[in-house]
Amino acid sequence: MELAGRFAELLVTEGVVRGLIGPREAPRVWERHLINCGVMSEMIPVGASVIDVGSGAGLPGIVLAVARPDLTITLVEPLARRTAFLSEAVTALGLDSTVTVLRGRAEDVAGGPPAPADVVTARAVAPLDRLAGWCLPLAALGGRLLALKGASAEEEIAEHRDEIARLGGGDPTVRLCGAGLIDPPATVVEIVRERLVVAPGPRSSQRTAAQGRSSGAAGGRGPGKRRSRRG
Ligand SMILES: C[S@@+](CC[C@H](N)C(=O)[O-])C[C@H]1O[C@@H](n2cnc3c(N)ncnc32)[C@H](O)[C@@H]1O
Repeated sequence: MELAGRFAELLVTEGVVRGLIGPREAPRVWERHLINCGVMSEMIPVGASVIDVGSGAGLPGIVLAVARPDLTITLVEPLARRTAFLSEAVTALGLDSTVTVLRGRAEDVAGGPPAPADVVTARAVAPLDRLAGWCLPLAALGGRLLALKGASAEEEIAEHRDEIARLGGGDPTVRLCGAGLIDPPATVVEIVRERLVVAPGPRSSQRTAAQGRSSGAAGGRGPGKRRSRRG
């Protein structure tokens, strides 16, 4: 809790000054951000490797690292000013031994380290179809995408179910995290990576492969082709 308090302090000071969270978030940083992210922890197995896509100011990645020192976590974030904050926060909180900050887009880091991960997390990054396209290639077969979503999770699933299946994901499941601790509980969409989707290229040429890994699978560009963006 002491470490979580220090992260909260960083968010409401440097995080606000640098425009990473809005000033109106400061008074509700615990309930709306830290606790809401922290309860995802109950869905992550002991000792798991985790990639947090689109970490922003470290949500949920740094919260999970604070709550769960058993996890190995990579924060993937394309914007430089956000990765600068993340790196500083990781060092300030003494999390360097379990957390790595990687500047890049999720779709560009697929096929190289730190993937494949046991769990890929994302909060407020993209609609489920795009998220599945970016995040499932970062998960090991049998690994999972955990997307923190709002009340419209079921509608999003209905809209994108077919595309998620085409991307190799299992049927998405809505999980409620923190029931009995927070009201309402956090809504997390869980998607297991059931199949490899091989071959980058046009959608019409994509095919699914039997269980097993192949290098550069899943249609991501290699890390060497990262685009840089101002941030
Ligand atoms: C609305 S913010 C959410 C940040 C944080 N997850 C949170 O809940 O506060 C979305 C974040 O996703 C990042 N992002 C956008 N596209 C991305 C991509 N293709 N790969 C990784 N991160 C991405 C943005 O730079 C931004 O930091």
